Amino acid sequence: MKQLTEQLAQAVVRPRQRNTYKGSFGKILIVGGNAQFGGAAIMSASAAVYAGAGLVSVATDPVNRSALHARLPEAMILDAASSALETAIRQATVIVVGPGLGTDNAALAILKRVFAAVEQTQVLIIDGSAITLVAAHHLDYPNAQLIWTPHQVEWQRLSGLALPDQTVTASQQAARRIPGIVVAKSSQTHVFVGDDVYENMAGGPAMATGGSGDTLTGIIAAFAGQFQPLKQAVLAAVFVHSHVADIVAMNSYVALPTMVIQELPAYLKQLSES
Ligand SMILES: NC(=O)C1=CN([C@@H]2O[C@H](COP(=O)(O)OP(=O)(O)OC[C@H]3O[C@@H](n4cnc5c(N)ncnc54)[C@H](OP(=O)(O)O)[C@@H]3O)[C@@H](O)[C@H]2O)[C@@H](O)CC1
Ligand SMILES: Nc1ncnc2c1ncn2[C@@H]1O[C@H](COP(=O)(O)OP(=O)(O)O)[C@@H](O)[C@H]1O
Ligand SMILES: [Mg+2]
Repeated sequence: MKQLTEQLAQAVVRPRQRNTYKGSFGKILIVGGNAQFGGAAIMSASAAVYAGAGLVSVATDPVNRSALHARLPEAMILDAASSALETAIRQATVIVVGPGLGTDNAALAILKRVFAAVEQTQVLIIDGSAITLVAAHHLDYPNAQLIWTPHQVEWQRLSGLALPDQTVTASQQAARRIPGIVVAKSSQTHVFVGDDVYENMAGGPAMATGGSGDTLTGIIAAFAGQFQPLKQAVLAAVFVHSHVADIVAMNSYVALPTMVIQELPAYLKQLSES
């Protein structure tokens, strides 16, 4: 088993080239945020913007429009239930589906449309409610570059492994049956990619707040849109999320998602110059 380190993140997050524009740094689409969980989509989108994504759009319940624009004017917005969803998917390089999506029939319909429209070359990050829906409805895995970000109960739903049975070996075997990269989140997150297992020693209980996982999806999306290869981008994103939370936690009892998001640009600058 390998460790996620700052050196690994340094190798990924490099200074920006001069001859670039917003399209050079990823076109991210976040699909999530129903009427109850709008904050999840806002935190995911905010994390993506603050982690350097060039363009970020959010397909969500229209009830979230004012809140999203007030918090994050950098993001564009569309109604996830409208036909604009397919257009936005076509234009995206990286798609996140699930943060605050919910698990009702409307959410299932949106998820099915995402799975039908996504293409093989696109990165699709499947999180939260979307994982629960895939497991509950036995949905076929879409043909794209998949990244799964389950917490322990979502991993139980997806893998069939009860929490006490989620050993590294058992989770690795289960992850092998699922296409793509699996980021199995916990107080000691493991990333399963091909035959490799990476352990994340960064992070701590100051992160135990609703929205921490939603924030991680935005950072992974931003890194997938900016850095290659995809595997290194994902590993660096998982480390950076937890390490920035550790920095926040040096002076704060809790590392709230919004605090971690605020701290991202300064840490990425430091990382890129080291
Ligand atoms: N501000 C917003 O809009 C927010 C919106 N959010 C969105 O809400 C949606 C649902 O996501 P979810 O994670 O809250 O619900 P679910 O998948 O049912 O899992 C919870 C169940 O599992 C149990 N449990 C046991 N161990 C656990 C563990 N290690 N980690 C986690 N859970 C553990 C736990 O047990 P309990 O703690 O109640 O004893 C409970 O029974 C999703 O789309 C997400 O993005 C959230 O991000 C919050 C902020
Ligand atoms: N005690 C802890 N130690 C380290 N990391 C933690 C701890 N508690 C939560 N986290 C991290 O916070 C995130 C929680 O994700 P998740 O449960 O999906 O949150 P949400 O859905 O509320 O956004 C994961 O990245 C997890 O590793
Ligand atoms: Mg979550």
